[in-house]
Amino acid sequence: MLRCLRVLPARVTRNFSRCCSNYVARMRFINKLKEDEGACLTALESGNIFLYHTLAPLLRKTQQGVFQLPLLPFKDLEGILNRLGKDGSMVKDSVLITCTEQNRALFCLDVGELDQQAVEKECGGNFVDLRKAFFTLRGEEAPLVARGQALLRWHQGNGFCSASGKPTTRNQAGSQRVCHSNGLIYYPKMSPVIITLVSDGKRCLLARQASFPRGMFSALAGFCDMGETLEETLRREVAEEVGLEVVSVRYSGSQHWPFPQSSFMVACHATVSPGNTQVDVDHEELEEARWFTLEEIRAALKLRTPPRNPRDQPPTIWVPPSYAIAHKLIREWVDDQELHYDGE
Ligand SMILES: NC(=O)C1=CN([C@@H]2O[C@H](COP(=O)(O)OP(=O)(O)OC[C@H]3O[C@@H](n4cnc5c(N)ncnc54)[C@H](OP(=O)(O)O)[C@@H]3O)[C@@H](O)[C@H]2O)C=CC1
Ligand SMILES: [Mg+2]
Repeated sequence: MLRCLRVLPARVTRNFSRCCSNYVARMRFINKLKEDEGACLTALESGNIFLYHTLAPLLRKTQQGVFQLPLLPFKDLEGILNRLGKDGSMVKDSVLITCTEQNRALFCLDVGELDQQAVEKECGGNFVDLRKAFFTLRGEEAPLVARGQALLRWHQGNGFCSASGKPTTRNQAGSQRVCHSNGLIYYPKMSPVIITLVSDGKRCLLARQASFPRGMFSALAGFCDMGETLEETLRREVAEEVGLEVVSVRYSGSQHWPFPQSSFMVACHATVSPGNTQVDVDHEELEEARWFTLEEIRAALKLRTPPRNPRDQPPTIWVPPSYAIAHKLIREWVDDQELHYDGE
């Protein structure tokens, strides 16, 4: 029976009071750029742009061997495009990403119609697949490239109205597309996904899909069905994938996840009662799912990801890297266990 299925707003107010006035001004500025075509164009002309080629972001390696996202001022990019035989005004197709704390707007542009190597040479960098770039960049840049790719992908896939079949046109910021034949407005879309770390009080449940890298286990995840609450999705996915019934839920956090396409991951901790822990894996969805002890999880968290021993038998167990919200759930579970049970 479902004893207490509830979502607690844990840790959500943290850090929000810091720099509030600056934050408010910045958010209002970004909102203005989405609504005011002229203001957005002015912000673009004094802003910075980062590039993609067929959705792969351009990265540059510093002398210290660190990968960075090169930011190109409007005029520099216009010049580069002109030198490559393209009309420099193509820069105006850039899509707004965000603003820096100094209210400098950040945009992105896909130059997939240009010769990749020629752009790389002009810009002093390389276009790198997002899966690699995402795990290579420093913390604050990884979500930016993911957001940029998601927006550019959305524009590339929404050039036509699904009702009229006519072309749609974008606003200057790229925050929406409109079909002028029927007035329909399209906004960038994410698919909501629940991800949950199930615990029986002493152990946590991790699973792997056959497509995961060897040895990697993660928390259970699943897409929300139309009309479901997050709690209903969580309960259904756990029942479907591992045959268990969840009795409590606690919210942890959320994350935009760019793979394979934009998902909005909502992360929760869940518990099953200690008498209801027999796992019954749906092998259509998962290759394996099993309970892990605190010691096993501590050992997995100590490993670099992915570990270097590719052919060890049985495979070394490891968990998703720190950028993945699954990692945060697993760390929080370890912290809770250490706080409540360790040394018993
Ligand atoms: N950030 C993180 O820490 C983690 C992120 N994830 C992400 O969570 C997401 C969901 O996990 P997963 O276990 O695969 O989900 P599910 O368990 O829901 O299974 C995926 C299947 O659901 C169907 N499906 C239903 N709705 C959608 C939709 N909107 N988009 C795509 N497929 C849909 C598809 O089946 P069919 O093809 O038969 O239609 C798909 O193969 C993935 O994007 C994954 O990358 C997962 C683990 C960790
Ligand atoms: Mg799943």
